[in-house]
Amino acid sequence: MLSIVRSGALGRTIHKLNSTSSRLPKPSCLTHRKHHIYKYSTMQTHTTISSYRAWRTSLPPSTTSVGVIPTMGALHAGHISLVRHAALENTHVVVTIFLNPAQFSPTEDLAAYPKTLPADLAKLQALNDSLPSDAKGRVSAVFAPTVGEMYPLGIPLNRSEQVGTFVEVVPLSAKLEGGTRPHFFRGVATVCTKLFNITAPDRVYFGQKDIQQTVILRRLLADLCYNVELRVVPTEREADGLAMSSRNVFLEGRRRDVAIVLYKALKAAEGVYLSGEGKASEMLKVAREVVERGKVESGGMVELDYVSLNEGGLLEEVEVVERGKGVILSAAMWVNPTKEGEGRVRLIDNLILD
Ligand SMILES: Nc1ncnc2c1ncn2[C@@H]1O[C@H](COP(=O)(O)OP(=O)(O)OP(=O)(O)O)[C@@H](O)[C@H]1O
Ligand SMILES: CC(C)(CO)[C@@H](O)C(=O)[O-]
Ligand code: BAL
Repeated sequence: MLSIVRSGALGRTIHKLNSTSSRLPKPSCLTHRKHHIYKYSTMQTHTTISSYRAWRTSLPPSTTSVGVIPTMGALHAGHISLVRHAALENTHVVVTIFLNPAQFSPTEDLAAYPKTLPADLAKLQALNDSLPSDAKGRVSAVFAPTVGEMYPLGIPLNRSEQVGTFVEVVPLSAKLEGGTRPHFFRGVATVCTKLFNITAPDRVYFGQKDIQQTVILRRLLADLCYNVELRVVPTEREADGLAMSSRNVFLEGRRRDVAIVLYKALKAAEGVYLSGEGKASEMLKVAREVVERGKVESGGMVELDYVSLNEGGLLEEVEVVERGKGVILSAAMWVNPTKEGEGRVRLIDNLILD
């Protein structure tokens, strides 16, 4: 049985799920409940802080380690890779699924963002079953709260109307992604602080695709004295190299084809580095040329936002890439709409040189 725990003691809430009163969409597999009894036997989905905490405090501290993977849902192989890494290192893995309004500006794609909770739960359970025998079943909880649970004072997208406590990591949050999305990392840092406080992890797992996010959250964990390790998991890619991303569902046909330009630009710049060139300006020039060519050839379907070579501490731009220093080559690009009803899609990606 899949237990979606909404409040109070586990037994009571499991009972609730089996009634028709659950507000959560039911995973389609529940209609074949008998067949899935074993499959769904280990994973609980909590939608309230209190029910999650009741479960978390019931775990024996001396033999438990909890790995947490914060996500916004619409799970793909990139997310699954994070969960798999966590399952190999912790006795319990918790996936949070929360589409966080605070990291979207009023003009961004919050409303269009894909929401696929039943499919997400099924993917996690399938992973649970496919883990090596000593790790099977370790994906023990999903925390999927409502917006009201996470922001009891409300969370208007317009920053000047927001009320309450927000967390900002300066000056990192104003750089790169923060240059174009000034609200973004304040929203991420705030929700992650809440999620860390609620889920009480020993380790947290984030993807390299969002590398600036990992730098900022590592800073946050250190500055706010959390006793939590942050792990960065390599980027999962499609066969042609496109970084997997929940927003890729917006890319069909020609938009999907042209999206690969971002990865090609990074690889071209990396090629310059690997050929022995150390000057950042030479690498960045080549990356810009690749995107520009893609733009011309596609009739203006893509637009480079930035490409940058920065060191991983304060994210300062570097002029020369020194070997062995681990410089981050990162870029962001827009894929423009091609027809009525489509929005602009923002893609980000990065490679680490050395
Ligand atoms: N391709 C990927 N490989 C590894 N980790 C990833 C990948 N894509 C996302 N992640 C990680 O999964 C976690 C949750 O990310 P999120 O739910 O925002 O998905 P996303 O695919 O990054 O979505 P978006 O399209 O909004 O960027 C983050 O730590 C993110 O870095
Ligand atoms: C970390 C995160 C889950 C916070 O909402 C989000 O920014 C993401 O998925 O990368
Ligand atoms: N993973 C990034 C989430 C966002 O773009 O809002």
